[in-house]
Amino acid sequence: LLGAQAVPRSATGAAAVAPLPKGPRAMVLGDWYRVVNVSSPAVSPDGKRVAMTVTRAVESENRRHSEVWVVNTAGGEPQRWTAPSTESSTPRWSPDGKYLFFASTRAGGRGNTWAIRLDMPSGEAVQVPEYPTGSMPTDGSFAVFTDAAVPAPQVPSADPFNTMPAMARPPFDAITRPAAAARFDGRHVVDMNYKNNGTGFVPGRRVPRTWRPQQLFRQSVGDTSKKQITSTAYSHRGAVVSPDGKWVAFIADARLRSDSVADLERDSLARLPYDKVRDEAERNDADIYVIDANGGTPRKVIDWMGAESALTWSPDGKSLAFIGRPVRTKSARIYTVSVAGGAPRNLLGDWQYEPSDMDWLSTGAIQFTADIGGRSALLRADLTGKTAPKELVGGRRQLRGASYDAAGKIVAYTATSMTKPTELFVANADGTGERQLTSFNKDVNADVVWSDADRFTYKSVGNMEIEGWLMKPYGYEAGKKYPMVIYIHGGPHSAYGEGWFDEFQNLAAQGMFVLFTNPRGSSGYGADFTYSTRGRWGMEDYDDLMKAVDIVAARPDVDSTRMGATGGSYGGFMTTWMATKTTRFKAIQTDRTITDWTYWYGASDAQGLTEFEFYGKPWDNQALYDTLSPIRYVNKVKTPMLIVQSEEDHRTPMGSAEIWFMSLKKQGVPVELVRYPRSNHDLSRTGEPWLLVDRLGRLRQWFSHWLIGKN
Ligand SMILES: CSCC[C@H](NC=O)C(=O)N[C@@H](C)C(=O)N[C@@H](CO)C(=O)O
Repeated sequence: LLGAQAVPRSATGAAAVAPLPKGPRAMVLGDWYRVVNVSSPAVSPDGKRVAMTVTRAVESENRRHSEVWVVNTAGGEPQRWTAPSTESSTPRWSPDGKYLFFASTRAGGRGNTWAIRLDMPSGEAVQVPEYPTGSMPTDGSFAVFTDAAVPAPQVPSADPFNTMPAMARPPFDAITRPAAAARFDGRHVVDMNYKNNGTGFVPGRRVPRTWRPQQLFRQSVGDTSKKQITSTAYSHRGAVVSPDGKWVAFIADARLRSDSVADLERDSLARLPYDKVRDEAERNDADIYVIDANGGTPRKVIDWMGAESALTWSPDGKSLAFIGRPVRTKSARIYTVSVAGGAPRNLLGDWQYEPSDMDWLSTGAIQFTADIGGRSALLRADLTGKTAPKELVGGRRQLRGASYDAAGKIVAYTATSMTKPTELFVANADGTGERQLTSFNKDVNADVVWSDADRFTYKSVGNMEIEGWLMKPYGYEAGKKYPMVIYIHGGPHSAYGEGWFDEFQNLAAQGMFVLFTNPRGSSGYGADFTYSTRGRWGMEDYDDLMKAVDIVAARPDVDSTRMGATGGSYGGFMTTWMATKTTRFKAIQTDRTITDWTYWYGASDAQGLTEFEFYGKPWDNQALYDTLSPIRYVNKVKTPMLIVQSEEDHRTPMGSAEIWFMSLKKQGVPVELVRYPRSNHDLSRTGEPWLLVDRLGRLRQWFSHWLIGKN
């Protein structure tokens, strides 16, 4: 992963790790490596234990490491259940209590599903091919899952280009060929989706285009044979078996058209110029069906406009619940419908917020988690849909990954708040009796004084209410003035909130206020709020941000002559936009930035974003793409800027940063460009630990230099 000469190493080969001072004290960069993350909780069927993924940084080796840990719901020390020498994550218990399955890439097996035996513990992880993965009925006797029934077409082994690097081989539809296979190691591209932010460059197809519809299969526990129960030209998605094992519900094309017809129609529609009537019309791409669990002819349960997901059976097998979104710009709702058919019932009415996930418990209750602005909560829906959902577990924090026992009595989830990194919690399913089960971050929490933030709301343009937070600098003393940096999140459909966040703590530790808000366009406040910026990026959303700056700048403890701004992706666009519109900031940092929307459209892997947000492709709406591009106004920039960009960022590629850097250089505006190798759009979240921490260090240095006058 890393060039051996590129990094300082000790005689043993591992990089030296400096000891950190004892606290209480401000966060130093080295503390980043100490923070442990807990995710994917899974409650055992009997409710006695919770398994979870525990992820730490291994500083000396510049990598992250994940293990599966288990803790008793009654309390006690959590225990590591998987080997420290391999990566293991996302545990799940078998319904019969015999296995704890988990994902692992360990050698010597097939696929990445491994298990620990609970009835006869052996210390070694095993693979259990006779135990199927998929949706199971209540008795756990078999599983239903989807898979392609036909193998992927193979390139003939005699193909003369097989010895070339995958990206260099001539794709199937290509007209040109290498002069000599051994002498070309470039990239030959004929398809649109040839690069992807996560996976990098994607080799072209070398066989004719074929479709492999996802079929339903079933496999009994104790048997390795898989029975195919459908054979169709359309795909089955989100398949779930009824509690009595007799039926399978699934989501498929609304007219059961073959995958090829649906894809080709989508492709040809995508080539047409933007058309308000056609492109804004409600669509019905998918519907819900049921089929006998042994096969047969499916029956459509409902004809419902919009997109259905998270299909779930009621415990009595008479109804189905799903999360449905009528159109992209309308909020997702939870619906129930009789398996016999009829009109679905909207359980959330016009409640402002949107469900993230959903469980129909064996007690009959439907529970879900939802973002409520910057916090998140566990809620119970009113099955009649007449009253708003009831909040069971909430407060100023973020909850994720609710998991229940078979009886629906116990719920486990992870939670984080502004000054507390993630830990595991358990409560009764009705939200009472909450207990914290892990304290993985006890030591770092004892050493570091994490800064807290005050929440506030304010009215912005059009009387829209905006939520924001102001984090106090480390060592805050009343009567003193401090610099302030505003953080702007990306998306724009994402949100900041009530969780511990390394970036905010990093700057607060340097003695700065950190301001963060969720301007219009953010997620977590309902679809009307999320899509209110469509075609208007940089307009009212900019006002929302600057109004927060006004409010904070008026405080006696904020030095309005020492303010900075930073943000990534859409937030990177917004920081360069700000630089063209105001000189109120003494320094700006722009991260994974976008400065020219037409360039971005051609270079990014996510054109769908602006095709929707800017009402068409650049040539459909060139004036909008141009007017919203900061590069058009770069001659107005006076503010010193630090540009951080990843070499392998296919979401917001390097060109935007390069032109911004060159434009500021040519105008004599102080600017630095830091380019991170082996990194993609997610450097600041999942990047190599040393590079991620290096970036945090540079943000500290940049703002300390310009706002505090020290480095
Ligand atoms: C239909 S494409 C969706 C693209 C996605 N938008 C999400 O809201 C996205 O990647 N947008 C980037 C321009 C962006 O701002 N990304 C954010 C959120 O992931 C970031 O912080 O990197």
